[in-house]
Amino acid sequence: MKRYLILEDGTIFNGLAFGSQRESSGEVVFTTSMTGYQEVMTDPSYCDQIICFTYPLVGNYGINRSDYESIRPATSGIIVNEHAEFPNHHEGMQSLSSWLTAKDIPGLYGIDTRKLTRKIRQHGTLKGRMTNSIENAEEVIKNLNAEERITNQVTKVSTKTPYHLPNSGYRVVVVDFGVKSGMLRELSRRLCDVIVVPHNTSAADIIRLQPDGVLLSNGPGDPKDVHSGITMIQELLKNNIPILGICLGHQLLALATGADTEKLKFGHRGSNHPVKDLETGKIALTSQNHGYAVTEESLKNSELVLTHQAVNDGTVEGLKHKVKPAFSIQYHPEASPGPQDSNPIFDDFLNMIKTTKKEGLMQYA
Ligand SMILES: NC(=O)CC[C@H](N)C(=O)O
Repeated sequence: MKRYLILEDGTIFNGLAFGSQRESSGEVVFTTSMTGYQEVMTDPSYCDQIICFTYPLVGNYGINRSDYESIRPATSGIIVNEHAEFPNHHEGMQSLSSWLTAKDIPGLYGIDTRKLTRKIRQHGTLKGRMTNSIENAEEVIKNLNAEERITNQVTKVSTKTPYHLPNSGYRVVVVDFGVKSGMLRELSRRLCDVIVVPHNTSAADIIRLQPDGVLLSNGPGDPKDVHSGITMIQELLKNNIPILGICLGHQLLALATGADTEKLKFGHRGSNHPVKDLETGKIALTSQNHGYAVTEESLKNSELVLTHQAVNDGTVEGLKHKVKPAFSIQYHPEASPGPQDSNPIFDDFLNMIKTTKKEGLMQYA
């Protein structure tokens, strides 16, 4: 069956359908990850986005049990050059195509994904619609141009109720703006007593849980939409609760302390983004998925110090609070998918908790 990608600028890509037959719209973004398609597709930060994989063959090890970052994929659609119909891996349980059908996610294959990627790099991310016919293309283009920006995706992917992953170590409250399970795995691996709470939980309710630290998770959309998160963080900072912000969590920490964010032209998505640690001068290869970034210029209005910077485009990748126990990074230390170079960030967080507890600075402690 034929399938098309119609972009807001009028471009039409002709390809073939796989996965769900449904039509769908979203912001078209590309990822350069060569492996880890299951983690990418189930990362809630891709909510309402159509993901184009630049790697030419996707799906060759199938879909397995262990690579889920969330159980319900939030992506609007998948674009690949070629997908493997007959995957082969000892953990593989089904093909990409049958999984997309089961999860009702439309797929498009057989288009020149390099051409699409070059277009996005030149023009910036574009809105698009995956359709089964081009009869109404003009109307689709008109609608894409008329559509309002998609907002408040965090509310779609965050948990509705709190849940507990009991353990014997530090109590870490994870604010779920669209959390990847990799972050929970890294905390549990370090014996943390994890409580995951909805995105709009108040600081008072979080403090009532007597956390040793708070992790602000990743999540979809524009950080400026997440108003309740920003005020909650300001209260946590007042109470000297140790905070680690990851990706959206990093952007929210910045907004909460007076810095600003902006939308990048086409974002950073992939497993090979070099980041420089400005304290040690070391460069790590990192896993990334973001379309917004904290503006360096705005840091002078905040009490944050720049700690990490992207090697490719110099954008802000890490921040530290001057006086409060809080730091954040724009990339993904849990990887999933991607290199493990930054995994010790979780140990840095636990060390910060240890020091803060020793100093007895937390208000409620
Ligand atoms: N992975 C994330 O947390 C992404 C953060 C934010 N939605 C962005 O696109 O920049």
